Amino acid sequence: MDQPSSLAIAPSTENKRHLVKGSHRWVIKIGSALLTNDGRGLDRKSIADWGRQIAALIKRGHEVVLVSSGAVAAGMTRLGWKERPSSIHELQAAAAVGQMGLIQAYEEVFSQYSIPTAQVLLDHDDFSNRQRYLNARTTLKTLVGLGVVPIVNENDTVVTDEIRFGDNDTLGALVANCIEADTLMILTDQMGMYDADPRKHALAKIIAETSADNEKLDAMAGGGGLLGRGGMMTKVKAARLAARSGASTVIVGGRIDDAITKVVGGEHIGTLLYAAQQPLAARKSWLAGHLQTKGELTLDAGAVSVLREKGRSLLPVGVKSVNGTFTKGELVICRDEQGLEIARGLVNYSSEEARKIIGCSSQDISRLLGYKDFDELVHRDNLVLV
Ligand SMILES: Nc1ncnc2c1ncn2[C@@H]1O[C@H](COP(=O)(O)OP(=O)(O)O)[C@@H](O)[C@H]1O
Ligand SMILES: N[C@@H](CCC(=O)OP(=O)(O)O)C(=O)O
Repeated sequence: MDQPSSLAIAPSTENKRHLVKGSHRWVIKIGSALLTNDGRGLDRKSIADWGRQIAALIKRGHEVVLVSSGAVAAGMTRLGWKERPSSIHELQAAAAVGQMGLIQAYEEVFSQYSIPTAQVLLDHDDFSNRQRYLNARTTLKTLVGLGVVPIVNENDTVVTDEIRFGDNDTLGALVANCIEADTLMILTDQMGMYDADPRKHALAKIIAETSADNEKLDAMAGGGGLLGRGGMMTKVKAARLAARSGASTVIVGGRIDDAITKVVGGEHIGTLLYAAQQPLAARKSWLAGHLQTKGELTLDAGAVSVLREKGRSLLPVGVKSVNGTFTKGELVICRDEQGLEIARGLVNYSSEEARKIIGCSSQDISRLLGYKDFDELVHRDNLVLV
């Protein structure tokens, strides 16, 4: 058995709970492992308990979007399957069956408090297509403004392996970016994040708080259990993604008595991964959340420095090579000559066109392509530094 990481995070002398205490807009994510009691069907008693706490928050004027996993696990129980299928079609079928039970369970609980619920199923395209993203944002904000609890899950029945998030931690963070939530609360089956996987290390210690960007977290976060998809690693990544729009993340045990109420009240339970950086503007946060890139540009040292230090646009003259096939408007990664990612952004020219104009002055674009819409290969408004 591996040993817990020796890169211990010193006990926190900071107290950043004021960052989350009393936050107005919350995204609360409930994971499969917790929700299904490690595969024993939907844990209705816990759902009722979380519903009671969320209802009380809404009555006090908070806004809550719930991101709930559990469709596949609930579907497996309904279909009498003992093991998680490996075929994508069977997983999609289980999700379609299970999503019904999941939504019914929440609807039943929230109706006791006269709070309406709404089902929102999202997939990757909803986040990459700017128009659909803005539509999702408006709808979610309208729903929470009306006092409705949107219950979000990945649209498992239509996604394929290549484009699925797989885990709902990432989805929770993208939703937090999308609606500019103040805090992302991730309820899971452990008390919080430990310095090693507590399922494997009896002596692992809980991390009270640190910055989401603390690199030591990477060595401490392991994979998931039998039912959960992502484990702790995807939760750390989700916290970093959420931090880009200024949201802090609390990872906390969903079985702790009144866990949700206590976190909102600023109590020291679970693990706080706070946002240490300035939030990105909404459009840049949307860009940063793009998970699928279509190509890569290698930049010379001069271009790297003007992007990083002066916040300028990327001109063709600073690009040394183009990799991949992309069309105008798609997302590409910009790397330095050592291969380190510097930025990502939406290109103004296709890969075929880009190959013709790189290394050249913007004045030559018309001559080389027969037209010129932009001087920049990637405009600074569409560029986010990594
Ligand atoms: N450092 C860690 N601290 C806590 N849990 C960890 C850690 N590393 C890995 N894990 C595992 O992550 C699991 C929770 O993630 P996961 O199974 O994906 O559940 P969920 O469905 O709640 O997202 C825990 O049960 C635990 O075994
Ligand atoms: N969309 C899937 C959730 C996948 C999943 O289990 O995610 P997670 O709880 O983050 O490990 C479902 O509803 O079954």
